[in-house]
Amino acid sequence: MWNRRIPFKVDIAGIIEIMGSSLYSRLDTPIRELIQNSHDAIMRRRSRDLSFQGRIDIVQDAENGTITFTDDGIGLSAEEAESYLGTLGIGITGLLKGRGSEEARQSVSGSGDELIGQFGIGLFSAFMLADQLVVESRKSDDVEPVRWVAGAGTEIELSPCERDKNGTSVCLHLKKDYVSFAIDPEMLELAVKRYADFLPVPIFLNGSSQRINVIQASWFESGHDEETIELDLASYFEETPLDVIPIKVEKPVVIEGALYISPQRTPGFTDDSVVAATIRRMVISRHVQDLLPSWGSFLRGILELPDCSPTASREDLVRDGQFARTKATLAKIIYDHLNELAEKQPARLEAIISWHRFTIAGSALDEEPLRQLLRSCYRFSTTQGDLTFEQILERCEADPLYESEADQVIWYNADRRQERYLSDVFDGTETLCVHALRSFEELLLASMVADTQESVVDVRVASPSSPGFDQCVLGMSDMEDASAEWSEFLSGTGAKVLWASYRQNQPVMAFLNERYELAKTFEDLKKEGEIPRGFQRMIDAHFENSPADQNEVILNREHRLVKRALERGTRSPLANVVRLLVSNALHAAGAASDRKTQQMQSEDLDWIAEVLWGRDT
Ligand SMILES: Nc1ncnc2c1ncn2[C@@H]1O[C@H](COP(=O)(O)OP(=O)(O)OP(=O)(O)O)[C@@H](O)[C@H]1O
Repeated sequence: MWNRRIPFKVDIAGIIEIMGSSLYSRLDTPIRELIQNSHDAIMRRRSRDLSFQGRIDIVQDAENGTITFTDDGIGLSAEEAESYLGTLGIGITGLLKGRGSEEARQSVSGSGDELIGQFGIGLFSAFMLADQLVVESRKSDDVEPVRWVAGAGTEIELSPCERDKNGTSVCLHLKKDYVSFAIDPEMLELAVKRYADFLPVPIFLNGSSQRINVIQASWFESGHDEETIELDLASYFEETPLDVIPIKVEKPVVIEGALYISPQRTPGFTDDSVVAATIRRMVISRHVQDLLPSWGSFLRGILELPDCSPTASREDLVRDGQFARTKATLAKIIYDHLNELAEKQPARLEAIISWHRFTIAGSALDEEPLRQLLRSCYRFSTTQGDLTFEQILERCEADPLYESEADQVIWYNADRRQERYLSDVFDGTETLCVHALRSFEELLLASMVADTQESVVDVRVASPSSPGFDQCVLGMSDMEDASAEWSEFLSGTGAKVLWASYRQNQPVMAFLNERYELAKTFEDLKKEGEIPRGFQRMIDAHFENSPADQNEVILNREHRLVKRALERGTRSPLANVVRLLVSNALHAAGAASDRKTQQMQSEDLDWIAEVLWGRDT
């Protein structure tokens, strides 16, 4: 039996390798981490001396291949340097934020509220770029300055040093491959701006008297009017907001900053929001996923989220309860804002919604509150002009002569090719027809109808097979399916055949059915496996309750020629004339004619010519 106690070993070089290859996605991460350490040191000093400003200086030395980060923050004693600089996973910042053992926490004093660091690993990231780190620090006049030198995987050297100012310098001796960081000021400036543009501590590069993180971030500060915030957002994001939503809430989570409605029309179904998140003003991510409602892809902005936790790489937020609360709070803020606009500036909201109609109206299919909003500000094109759903409802009283089940009937057409034709048909009536021509509008209309509690509303396709269309809209009577003989004879036209009596002097009326065309297109696409992902759900919903229909034609039994043809039957040459009229009516309405139909037409014509003039010899 033997028993041995061995220290837990950590392969530092291995950890650094993991940091570079798996933890951090960017090579300039160490720059962010070192700025952050300096910031925390300055904040700790500020908490003792409220008037203290502090500054961070970054100096490149091309000759020696170094970059040095200097701050005038709280500094480190020799003991602190020994305990915290070289210990992975522990730092004073973390202890002040309640991490580590009870005993260790007792040894530090102060508040962690304003600090960014917490994991105790950031300093090590410097080894991604450097093979040696030299830290020099002076805590105060009466504490001896300390020098701490470490190479990746070697022992740490601690010694006294000369230093006349309080604060800390961290010098990176860059690896050969990365000396460009010591040579190229632009590269460094870009990295600083990427992460620290909003940091409330000035950062100076190579002794310049101009700070490099100077961004105007009025959205984080109180007391600015909306116009200033709008201008700052415009200059930061390089686009003009259509509307700004300034945000400042304390409960249930703290959120500060601003969202805005972008003029960029994001293609329909992306969920790629462009919201940047900062924690204590350090940029965590410029593209936080899933923070805004899925329908909000046209929203952009920048938010300070001090209650959210960064991941260890500090490149994203942890998806925990606080994140969920933040998300729910933001959704409510956005809705409240839009509802307020609807009340106070309806024209503005209408313009915004019209601009982003594909995203907004498409998303409203799944989002009841959004639909409620759209009822009074999304305009459908109708045969009586562009109208909102509320206005359509007002004008769509059901015809009491024919309707006992519905209080209101909304007719709609989903086929662009029939827009003009149906406008003519409806023109002579009191009734209106909605042209739900955009792919999602038919569903949007239907779901708005389903949301309507106050009255029984029926939404019907403006097509002869819809109940009441023949009588209420077309003014026809006795419409019924054509006989089997005639249906069979006309089957080559691909349309369902009906007949009815109507007074207009038209032998045939044709109605196209977009669903039929759509169904064919989607079937073809499906066979090729090319359905775009976001569309599949919509297509399924579209066809689920409404089986694909056919184009329809109505023969006018009152028309002299049709009447005669029907009397004589399908063997008479007049039947071929009717068949020609049917395919022409379909063609005029916009139906595509295939080779088979064209062949049939030409045979019909030949046969009629032969009957009239005899066979050519
Ligand atoms: N410039 C500095 N001035 C004073 N103390 C510093 C400085 N840089 C580092 N330290 C000390 O070293 C500790 C470890 O730093 P490190 O960057 O590894 O982790 P951290 O900042 O605590 O946490 P994180 O990994 O989340 O950034 C810090 O907690 C702090 O106590």
